[in-house]
Amino acid sequence: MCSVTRPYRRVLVKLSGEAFAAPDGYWLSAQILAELAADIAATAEAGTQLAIVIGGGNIIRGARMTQAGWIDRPTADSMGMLATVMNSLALETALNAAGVSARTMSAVSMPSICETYARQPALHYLDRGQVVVLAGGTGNPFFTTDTAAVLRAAELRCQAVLKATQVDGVYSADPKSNPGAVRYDRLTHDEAIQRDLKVMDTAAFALARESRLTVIVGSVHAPSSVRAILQGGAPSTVVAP
Ligand SMILES: Nc1ncnc2c1ncn2[C@@H]1O[C@H](COP(=O)(O)OP(=O)(O)OP(=O)(O)O)[C@@H](O)[C@H]1O
Ligand SMILES: O=c1ccn([C@@H]2O[C@H](COP(=O)(O)O)[C@@H](O)[C@H]2O)c(=O)[nH]1
Repeated sequence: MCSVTRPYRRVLVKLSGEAFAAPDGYWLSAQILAELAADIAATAEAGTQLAIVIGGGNIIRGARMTQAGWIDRPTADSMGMLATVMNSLALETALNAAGVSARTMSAVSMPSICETYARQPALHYLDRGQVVVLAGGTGNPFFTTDTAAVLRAAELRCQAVLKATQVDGVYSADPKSNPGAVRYDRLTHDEAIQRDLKVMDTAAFALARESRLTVIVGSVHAPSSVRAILQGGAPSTVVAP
């Protein structure tokens, strides 16, 4: 565990969609949502500007859905992007209830539901200390919310992407299927790509490398995970140039 304080001014947090799911398998747990919102609210109140991207893994993953053979990938991916809008609206609601002003902006235009993503207004909201919840991924099929997270982080001049996921860092192999896998404290983007470490897709790591953007991977299940990981008080892996 790293004890060094990491004073990031603006961070994009990529939250696992799977983390929203209730223990009984229902797609959304109000209790988990409230805990995540309290953690994000405390981080924002401590002075870190936050943009959030949420996955859709608690509802749909397009590539997996396509394997069943009855639906094409672009349609399944459109459903996946819509799933991230549902998760984003849920988080926006929970953040507002936790006392933090949050706005959902979607890459897929749906003006009767939420604002359409545009860079300048998003920067303005971040400057004002509002939490910006970025829904709809990149707005394009064949991508993931990890790529969307890195893309928006680069556009919005974030200093780091925090991927808060099911595992507490990047391992030498998937720790869920390889109990002997070893967690790295630090890696370069090149090492993550060359070793084919699948905690994020290669497109996301490649864009982070090109943008010289630090990616931090930690567990969304740690207590007050976002704040703890950003402050170096919970295990994580830092992927940096
Ligand atoms: N080398 C590795 N190190 C760490 N995790 C790995 C590695 N290879 C594969 N993984 C897996 O990657 C998963 C995280 O990526 P995944 O895209 O599934 O989650 P997510 O983006 O957090 O979820 P969601 O799609 O719900 O938003 C981990 O749960 C882990 O099992
Ligand atoms: O830019 C994007 C982002 C996401 N999708 C689709 O949504 C699901 C859910 O996102 P995850 O990153 O897997 O949690 C994804 O599987 C894609 O089907 C997309 O098409 N484009």
